[in-house]
Amino acid sequence: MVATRNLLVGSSVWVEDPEASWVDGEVVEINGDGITINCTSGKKVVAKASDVHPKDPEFPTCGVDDMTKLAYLHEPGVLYNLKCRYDENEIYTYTGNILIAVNPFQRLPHLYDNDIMRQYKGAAIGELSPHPFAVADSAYRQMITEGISQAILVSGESGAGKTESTKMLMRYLAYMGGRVAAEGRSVEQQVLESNPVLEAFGNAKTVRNNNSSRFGKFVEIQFDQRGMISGAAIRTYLLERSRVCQVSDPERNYHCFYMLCAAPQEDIKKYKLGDPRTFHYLNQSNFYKLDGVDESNEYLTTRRAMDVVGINADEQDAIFRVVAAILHLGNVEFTKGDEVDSSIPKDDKSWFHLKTAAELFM
Ligand SMILES: Nc1ncnc2c1ncn2[C@@H]1O[C@H](COP(=O)(O)OP(=O)(O)OP(=O)(O)O)[C@@H](O)[C@H]1O
Repeated sequence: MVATRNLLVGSSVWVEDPEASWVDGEVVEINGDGITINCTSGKKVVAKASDVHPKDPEFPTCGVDDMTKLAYLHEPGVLYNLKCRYDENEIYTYTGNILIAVNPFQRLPHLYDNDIMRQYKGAAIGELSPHPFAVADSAYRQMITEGISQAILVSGESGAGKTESTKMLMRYLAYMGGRVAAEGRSVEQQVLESNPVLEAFGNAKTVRNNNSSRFGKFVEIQFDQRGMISGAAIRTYLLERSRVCQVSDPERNYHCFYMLCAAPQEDIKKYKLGDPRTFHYLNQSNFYKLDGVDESNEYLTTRRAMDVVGINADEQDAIFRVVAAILHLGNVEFTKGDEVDSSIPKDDKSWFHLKTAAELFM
């Protein structure tokens, strides 16, 4: 507000625009509360002083890596900085010790390889480009030097990239706290392999995100005095349970249902499954296949991840029996029974699914 009062003819400014959110321009006339601006888009607009924000004429073309360096920390300034960086393939930006990630919607493996992890080890925040590894490293160092538990909060709207960013943070912490000589199922492997398991049962395709987590989670990684991972716990919150029975087009139910329908023949027979199109809980939506995802492969990956996490074969079987039984239950249709207020399965098909569900539930 103070800044807008200081506007002069010739000042560079940002003004709200119904299409582009904000456009920049130059003040050409000030008439009381009305400011006339020649926009770089070619438009001439008259706006209220409160809707006009000053623009830094010396703003560097590729933006700044920490928003606290911006001359004006207002909405158009922040958004423009993020856009300039994004155009240069810089998806991470700091605001002090907060890291802002802009979803690149493409794989950027060079940003996350092991060499990069090595570079961030021990580097102070701000020394290297903004990165989730730097945030994880800073939390790890503070835990070691101060002996106090640290928390990293990851927030954003659906599809913003929270799950991917969290995986990077976990990977880095597992790298720092992992034992080089660990054999078999180390805790850090278990920490990392918990992700595919949680995603199989708690993620689904929504309109905004093909791999949307339909639950919240608190991941706790414990370290010993030497900074080595000694244990881990994951608490999940508020799974969207309604999705199991009701799916709207073009979304999908939880990934585990489609994976199980693509399991090896032996499992398909055991669970009496088949084409996902034949199950009511899946065929309410016409969307079955995710681009670039091979469900049978996902099933095997999930099984392997369950092994690593420590879910034994019997427990895995019990879990998948429940998943299959749910699909069968969804296919049971009812009709009126002979007794008052009673109902019975409608036909042989419904009886089959009901009996199969009962067998699977044991
Ligand atoms: N850093 C990244 N590199 C490459 N792709 C990314 C990155 N972050 C996000 N994505 C892409 O965007 C998709 C959505 O991201 P993600 O699942 O992390 O969002 P989210 O914030 O966890 O969403 P939700 O709240 O719906 O679970 C990912 O499946 C991936 O395709």
